Amino acid sequence: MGLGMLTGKLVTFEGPDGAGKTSALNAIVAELQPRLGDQLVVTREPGGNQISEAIRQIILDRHNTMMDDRTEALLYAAARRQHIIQKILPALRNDQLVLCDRFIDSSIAYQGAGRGIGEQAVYDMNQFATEGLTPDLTLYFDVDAAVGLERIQTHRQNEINRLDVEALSFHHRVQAAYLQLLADHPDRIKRVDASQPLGTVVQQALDIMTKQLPTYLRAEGKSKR
Ligand SMILES: Nc1ncnc2c1ncn2[C@@H]1O[C@H](COP(=O)(O)OP(=O)(O)OP(=O)(O)O)[C@@H](O)[C@H]1O
Ligand SMILES: Cc1cn([C@H]2C[C@H](O)[C@@H](COP(=O)(O)O)O2)c(=O)[nH]c1=O
Repeated sequence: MGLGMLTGKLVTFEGPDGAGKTSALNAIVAELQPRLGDQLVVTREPGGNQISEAIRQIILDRHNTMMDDRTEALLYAAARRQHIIQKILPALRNDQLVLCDRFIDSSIAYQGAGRGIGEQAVYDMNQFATEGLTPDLTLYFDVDAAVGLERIQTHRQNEINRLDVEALSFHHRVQAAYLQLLADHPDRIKRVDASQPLGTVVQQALDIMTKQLPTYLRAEGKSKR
């Protein structure tokens, strides 16, 4: 069976809360959209379609204090499955470049390490959801967990979700797991120094993408490979 012929590319944006992934992604889209047009697909997890966005509301609702850790892990995986089926796979079959704000590495870091379920257990459970679909490139926005949380507290008070309000020790476990993933997958995961000013972060991310995906991004003004 398998996933079939995937000619597109999947690039995921990962990092601790407040690392600046979404800000950088928006700037990168503004840069690439004129060149790539419809070939560019921008999405996020949990979310990216109606069902997964509904699951997102449940997971991130700060009133859902009773949620069990494994329920949380399963909900993220369920949202991911629907996202893959409805949006990511069709785009990858259609030769498109998919930029996704968070993916499976978030589950490994947050549920596996942050919640203490275990990275391998969460990875294994997600294989059922993804059927092995792995990003072609992951940008890891590297910033100290405390700095990320401070950015959110200062600028994004209205969007603070159920995971943002976890203890600093939780966010340190998440960060440590990400750094382990970075060490374990040097070919797929590339580090962006997210402690720098946003413009510098965006340029570093674009440079990495251009180097890793030359057929999409190196041609001057051309959208097709
Ligand atoms: N390089 C940067 N330097 C300083 N502040 C930044 C930088 N990048 C983003 N910010 C600010 O930090 C806050 C969090 O940024 P953003 O929402 O992009 O982070 P994120 O990684 O997507 O967070 P989350 O995963 O929690 O959604 C925003 O207020 C944003 O303006
Ligand atoms: C995909 C995914 C996400 N999370 C966490 C990480 C964040 O705290 C929220 C998502 O909010 P954001 O503002 O869109 O970053 O959910 C997680 O714990 N596990 C996951 O698989």
